[in-house]
Amino acid sequence: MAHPESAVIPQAVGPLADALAQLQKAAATLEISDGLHTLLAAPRREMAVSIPLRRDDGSLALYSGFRVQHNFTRGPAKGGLRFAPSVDLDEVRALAMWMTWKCALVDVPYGGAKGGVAIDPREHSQAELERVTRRYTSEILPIIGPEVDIPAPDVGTDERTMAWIMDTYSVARGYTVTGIVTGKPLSLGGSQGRAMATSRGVAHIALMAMASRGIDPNHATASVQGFGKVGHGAARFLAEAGVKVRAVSDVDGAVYSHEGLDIARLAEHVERVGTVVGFDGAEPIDPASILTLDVDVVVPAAVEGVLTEENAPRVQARIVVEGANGPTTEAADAILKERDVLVVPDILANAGGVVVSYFEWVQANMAYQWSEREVNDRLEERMAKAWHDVVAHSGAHGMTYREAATVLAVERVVEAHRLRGLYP
Ligand SMILES: NC(=O)C1=CN([C@@H]2O[C@H](COP(=O)(O)OP(=O)(O)OC[C@H]3O[C@@H](n4cnc5c(N)ncnc54)[C@H](OP(=O)(O)O)[C@@H]3O)[C@@H](O)[C@H]2O)C=CC1
Ligand SMILES: O=C(O)CCC(=O)C(=O)O
Repeated sequence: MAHPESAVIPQAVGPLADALAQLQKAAATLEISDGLHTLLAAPRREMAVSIPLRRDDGSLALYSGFRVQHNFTRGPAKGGLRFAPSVDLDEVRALAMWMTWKCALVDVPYGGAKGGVAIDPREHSQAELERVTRRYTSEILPIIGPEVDIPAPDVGTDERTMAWIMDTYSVARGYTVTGIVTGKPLSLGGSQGRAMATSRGVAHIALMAMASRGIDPNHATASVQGFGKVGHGAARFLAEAGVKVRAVSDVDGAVYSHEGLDIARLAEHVERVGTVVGFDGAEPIDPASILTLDVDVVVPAAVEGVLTEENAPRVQARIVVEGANGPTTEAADAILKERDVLVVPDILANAGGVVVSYFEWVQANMAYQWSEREVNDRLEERMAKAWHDVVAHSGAHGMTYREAATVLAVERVVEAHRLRGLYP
């Protein structure tokens, strides 16, 4: 097969530019061919759909939805579904590519995918969200399946969304297909431990990172951006390990307590009023300061591109653990490296979710349920293995953890291509 003279890489800004730059570095390190680099920079398949919604008041609205399947070489594509107003095709492409590397790094037999609908779930009733989810599922139905592409929750979606997808897909097939999604409710074949798996993994990795820097959790402090599925659990597990979680934020604001927040009470407050703002066990702070507070560990657990050239020079923490996907821009990454701040990359730090999604899929395939203990033990084992792989590669080759993680992951995907005989 003829290779182009140099890799043909799409022009991009934002998260996709960051993802492509990370791939570019790994491709150079691994000396992969320009043809294969070109292939890995492009999604294998993508679908853009229009989703009409009959609103509760009778009016008609139209939303854009996407499903991007970046790679299938190691197995079915896998990745979450995001409902957020900022969703666009390039964001979903970046998130799909990161899923490919994440699945390879923790060695689950999947490629990468991601989906998104450009909608603000906070502006819609449950009935409207159900109609949007079912219509989106019907549109992408030809390209998903338990052996093709398996969605899961991400920002703005949850186990209820997964139940609607499972039902819509199953009705179309004429029988119940539990393996079509992960992150389902337990009573529909979900796995013990999936709901907290991402945050459990984030906390586990954060504690290993602290140990590697000689930081005792009982004398450590942290701040967490985002108090959703990932941020809330990460704050909770860190607090349970003795860390004072001094600040958390959400879209509406941020709260701070020098002595450490009572995460269980804060969660009750959020359950009641829908935001961390107004919590009586803390004082309000500027949400923009959450990543630059005087703490040992910062956990961005909300959206991409929040650590930038502008705020990276002011980060005071010694460790950044990326609960979110893509929170650190390439420019910020270089500044943090220069300043010797340890950045534990997303594809390692937040991989606990997809690891337990894999366990959920395996359980669905076996029609058998593991105990929560079994799930959590296997999760910790996989996270610890991936952590040690990255630390060892970083040490051996003088790379940052992100560089090491990306190289290891891309190398595994390239190896799969080579063994399948597709590319030299
Ligand atoms: N869920 C999962 O299993 C996994 C998720 N991730 C990643 O983790 C991140 C969070 O996902 P998840 O917790 O599931 O999403 P959720 O929708 O459950 O929570 C997102 C949280 O982030 C907050 N948020 C959104 N935008 C901002 C912002 N600009 N500044 C501060 N806070 C903000 C939201 O606030 P509000 O509540 O006010 O809307 C909410 O608290 C994403 O990057 C996702 O891709 C990664 C691996 C797996
Ligand atoms: O659980 C999964 O399949 C994917 C979760 C996800 O979207 C992610 O890790 O970013």
